[in-house]
Amino acid sequence: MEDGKQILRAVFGDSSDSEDETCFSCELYSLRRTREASSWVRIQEINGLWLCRNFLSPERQRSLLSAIESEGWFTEASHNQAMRFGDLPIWAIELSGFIRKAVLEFIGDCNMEERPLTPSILWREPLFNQLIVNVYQPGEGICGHIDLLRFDDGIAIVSLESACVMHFTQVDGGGDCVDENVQKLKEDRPIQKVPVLLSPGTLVLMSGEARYNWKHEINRKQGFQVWDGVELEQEKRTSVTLRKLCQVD
Ligand SMILES: O=C(O)CCC(=O)C(=O)O
Ligand SMILES: [Fe+2]
Repeated sequence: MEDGKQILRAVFGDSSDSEDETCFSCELYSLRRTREASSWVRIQEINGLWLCRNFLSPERQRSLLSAIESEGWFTEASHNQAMRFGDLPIWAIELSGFIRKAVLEFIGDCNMEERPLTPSILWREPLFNQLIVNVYQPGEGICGHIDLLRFDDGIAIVSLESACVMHFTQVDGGGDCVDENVQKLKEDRPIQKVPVLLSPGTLVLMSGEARYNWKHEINRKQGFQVWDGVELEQEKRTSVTLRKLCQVD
């Protein structure tokens, strides 16, 4: 485990264990972070599915939302999705760095065999080069899908604003990819359905089986957003998805 800490120190410099650690020079991320507040959860039923709850503090969530707003992508009500390939906005690059750093810190601190990302994903450069921001009004969600195979393994989603339940459904053999945002996978036989609560500021990491053999879906129609027997209150929700395009040689 010391190795992980040493790597972390080498890459990001020394960091204290105090609550007042300041990370990233960028003004978006110059807010102080509370390291203790975030907690990693491995979803037992699904290999390769990890959550980091409170990955972003409320202040950081606000900073991220205002950086997204400043892009001017969602000035019209009809606009609910923005995609970027290649050079990502500075705030998305910073967010990617923050994800890498959080994983490294966790690896350095824990004794677990399983890790949120394999070293080959964690150390690839860039970690991510494709971005989607989705904005959902109450009642709107996303159909069950596996992300397109032109994206590499290791996908991150940061969930903002409204809490929601994302359902994962196991798929026979993984299936082919279809349009990630609109169509359902055909002819697949659900084996198991696992609900996962995404509170605001949660990071989702999907790799391996979670990325290739499970569909993910957010159904925000009445009756589907139930957690602990209580229907969640819905507000506008924003999510940031980060992925890496597969290399074409
Ligand atoms: O909004 C979300 O949390 C999920 C987004 C997603 O799955 C995607 O863009 O592929
Ligand atoms: Fe997806």
